[in-house]
Amino acid sequence: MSDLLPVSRSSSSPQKIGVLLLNLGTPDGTDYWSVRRYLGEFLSDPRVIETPKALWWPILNLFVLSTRPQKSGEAYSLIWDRERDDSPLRVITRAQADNLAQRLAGDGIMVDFAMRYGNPSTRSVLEKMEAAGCRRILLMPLYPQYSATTTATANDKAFDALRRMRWQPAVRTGPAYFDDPKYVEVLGESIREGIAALDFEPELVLTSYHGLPQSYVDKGDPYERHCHETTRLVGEYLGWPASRLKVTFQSRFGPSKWLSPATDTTLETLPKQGVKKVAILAPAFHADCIETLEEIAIGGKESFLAAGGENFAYIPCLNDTQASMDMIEAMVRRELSGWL
Ligand SMILES: C=CC1=C(C)c2cc3[nH]c(cc4nc(cc5[nH]c(cc1n2)c(C)c5CCC(=O)O)C(CCC(=O)O)=C4C)c(C)c3C=C
Ligand SMILES: [Fe+2]
Ligand SMILES: [Fe+2]
Repeated sequence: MSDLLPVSRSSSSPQKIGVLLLNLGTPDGTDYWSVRRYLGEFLSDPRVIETPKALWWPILNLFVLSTRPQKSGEAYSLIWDRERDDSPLRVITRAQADNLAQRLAGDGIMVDFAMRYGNPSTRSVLEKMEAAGCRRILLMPLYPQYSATTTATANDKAFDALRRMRWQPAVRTGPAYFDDPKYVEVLGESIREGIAALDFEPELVLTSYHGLPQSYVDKGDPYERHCHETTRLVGEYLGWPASRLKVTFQSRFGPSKWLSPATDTTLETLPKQGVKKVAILAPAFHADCIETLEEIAIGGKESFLAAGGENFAYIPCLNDTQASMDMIEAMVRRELSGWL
């Protein structure tokens, strides 16, 4: 217990509420070592890779981390925000936190963001909030669909930091919002507006969710069900027939069976089935990132067109648009009820 943090502020300082937006994480640069550091932390998380450590550690260190950082670094280079020299995921998450901070400033609420892997670390931001006098903290993982590999591990990391505090603040965690009517509405409107701006009419709209090993779902992770429910509700909101929207899963990693159908093989097969005009969005991500900007908007487009597709459009994530921030603000205010 001797390594508990000292209480760093006087007990008479005014009580504050902190709201901490949590996202996955991203490398600090596109070079081999930056990406290796980030992937090393990410892929050592037993919530993400459930293979027993004795088996996984040599595979990770001898094979994955010797080749993947180079390949991923090249992919990050294609989407890197050169103006800010930063990763889009961090730029957008910071913009969401700044925007929310302005909206909540009148209520004396401190808003910040942190990452599960990499920087800014969850621990450093929680310590900053604690030092600023936050006695109540709301953790908001920005994942619409719950998964142990994302939501739960983001909260775990926060509780690891809280474990080190002598005087812990009161803590709440925000729920997944895959079926929140406001999320469904904002997502539905983003599809409507995305399509209205196109010079073609998509025959099919793909909702491409980040994938997960099938075995995680078999053991009880509700993620797949949440994904299907989001797409069903959005279709209902838009008043579309179910056949106009299709659920797919992207970003397969490793040799095990992942959720299907896969986004990449679907995009390669659709033109042969006569579907040549598609729009695609990625509702599992509240902020655009390598998985949407490189894998879908660049790679997915290339493979669809190479397979005989004619028109392809990527509809961006909700990011920090006004509608998205209205929704985040509403969710946060709801979760703060009784504290405000
Ligand atoms: C077993 C591996 C992985 C699981 C399970 C997984 C689940 C999962 N991930 C997200 C969201 C994001 N993943 C991102 C990147 C990313 N994901 C994996 C692997 C698994 N993800 C890897 C190896 C990577 C790194 C990129 C690469 O090398 O290809 C990101 C983007 C980060 C960025 O910097 O832009 C996000 C966001 C969800 C929602 C999810 C399960 C539901
Ligand atoms: Fe991922
Ligand atoms: Fe990917």
